[in-house]
Amino acid sequence: MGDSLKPSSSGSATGNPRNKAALKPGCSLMDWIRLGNSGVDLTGVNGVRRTVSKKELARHNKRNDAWLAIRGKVYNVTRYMEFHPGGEEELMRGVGIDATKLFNDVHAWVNYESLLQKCIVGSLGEADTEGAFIVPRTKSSSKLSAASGQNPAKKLIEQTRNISIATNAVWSSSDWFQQLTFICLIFYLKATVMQLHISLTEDSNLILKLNQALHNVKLESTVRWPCKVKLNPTVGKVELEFRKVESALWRTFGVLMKNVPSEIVSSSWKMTVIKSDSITHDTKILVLKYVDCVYNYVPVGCHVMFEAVIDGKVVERPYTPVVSVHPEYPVESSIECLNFMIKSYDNGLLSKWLCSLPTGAVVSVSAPLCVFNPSLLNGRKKLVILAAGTGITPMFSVINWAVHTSSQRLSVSVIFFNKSECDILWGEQLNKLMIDNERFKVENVLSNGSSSWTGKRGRISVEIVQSELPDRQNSGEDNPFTLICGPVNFNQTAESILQKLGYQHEDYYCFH
Ligand code: HEM
Repeated sequence: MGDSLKPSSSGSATGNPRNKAALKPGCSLMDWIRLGNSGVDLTGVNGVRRTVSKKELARHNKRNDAWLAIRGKVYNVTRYMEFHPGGEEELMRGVGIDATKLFNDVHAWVNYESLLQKCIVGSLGEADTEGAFIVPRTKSSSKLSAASGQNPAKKLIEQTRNISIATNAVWSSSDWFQQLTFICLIFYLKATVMQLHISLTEDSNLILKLNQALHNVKLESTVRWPCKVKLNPTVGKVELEFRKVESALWRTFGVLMKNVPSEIVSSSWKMTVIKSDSITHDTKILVLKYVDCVYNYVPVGCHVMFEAVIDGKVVERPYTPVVSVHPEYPVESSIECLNFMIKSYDNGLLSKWLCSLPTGAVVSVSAPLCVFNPSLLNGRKKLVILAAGTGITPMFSVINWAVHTSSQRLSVSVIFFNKSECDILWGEQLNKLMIDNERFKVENVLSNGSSSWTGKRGRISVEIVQSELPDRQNSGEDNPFTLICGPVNFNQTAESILQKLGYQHEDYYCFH
């Protein structure tokens, strides 16, 4: 997503149109972010954090005085009411109470911490919150394990020991094992991985955030950064492998600290530009690397916010990190880096600034924000993507997931709208994917193609969309799902075409 796009707030977490709320103009996600940055006190307590008892929380249960608690933190959601995509009535269900379970039942993947970062009143003071801190188990097993990667010739000793299992922990089980040169921590979560943050401090403190639950492991000894991250989000398995600074067997993995304060994880990080390459006349690929030892998993279709002070103004914009969709066109894949496709718009303060950054420059990037969930595609056989210009950027991770990772064997058809040949982003890569993968297809449509352009011409229309998306009632076995992303007018036209063709809200999702 680039700064030509003005996000508003349609789109549904579950695809269930009954749950969708029509938000008033001026109440989009971007409007909310703007309000948060305007300096207005959203906490209602002048930003002075305090401990809130359950009794006090219960008193703030009105629409014009609404507090709720999630995972031990109390938020003032009074101002968020009209911005909540699920509507005021729904949000009111969680007001005045510890809403952790309710929130998780509805949309555990929503990054409430980023959205409500300016609304924190304090922490919930009573011990009976539903947080997920860890109680180390007294019983532990130690056994020889046949994990991969060991060299029997070296007779390396390996130990496996259960770290801990707490009743409310975010993981259902966890293991660790080691060889002389590395240590591996494995977590089996109870749910799809939607959030994974890792940071390593100089004094060997490993901060882990797994689906909103925070853990702090004081490692037995020093390790190198970066670690290796193996992630199977749908199965809920997270594997972290750290190289030891000194070859030695550790007595234990370290100590698991309890009651980790959530302030320990920042909501934005500094990243350095390590590469800035032009890919078209006005678009660059920017490779950014975290300054500190930090890793943030960005789930499919999720974005981050860039923040910068330009000409004395604070500017924020969402950008979706891009991934390569064909192995012949690799992008930087180190866990320390994120790749962004930035188009420089004439009137785009931030995009122009980002495109002008030299290597070594530092930018501020937020934690990933997720409003799209690939589970919307469950049960579908075909994915149709309608993208215009930089609207293709959030689609790369979706295409990569749908074609290479998902077990659903979806067929994917992209209709990609641009002005002229030179505007087609990663056109060669998409074409190569089409040649190599029979389940993937891309059609480029140009509004102002050169005289030698032999492909389709025009703008988004019923006829063009119909070439991939028949009337809903004739779609038969295909059961297609559509993703839309482009400038505001494009999105509106695409949605109205889909509705004309008989598609319902649960049949499409619009990235704004
Ligand atoms: C605790 C009480 C809450 C309830 C009962 C609730 C309920 C809902 C419902 C029913 C939806 C619509 C789902 C759909 O379209 O399928 C929704 C969407 C949403 N809610 Fe909440 N919500 C709650 C709290 C929150 C909070 C605290 C936040 C964050 C600050 C939040 C952020 C969102 C977002 C971003 C969406 C849109 C998700 C998407 O499009 O995928 N909600 N909520």
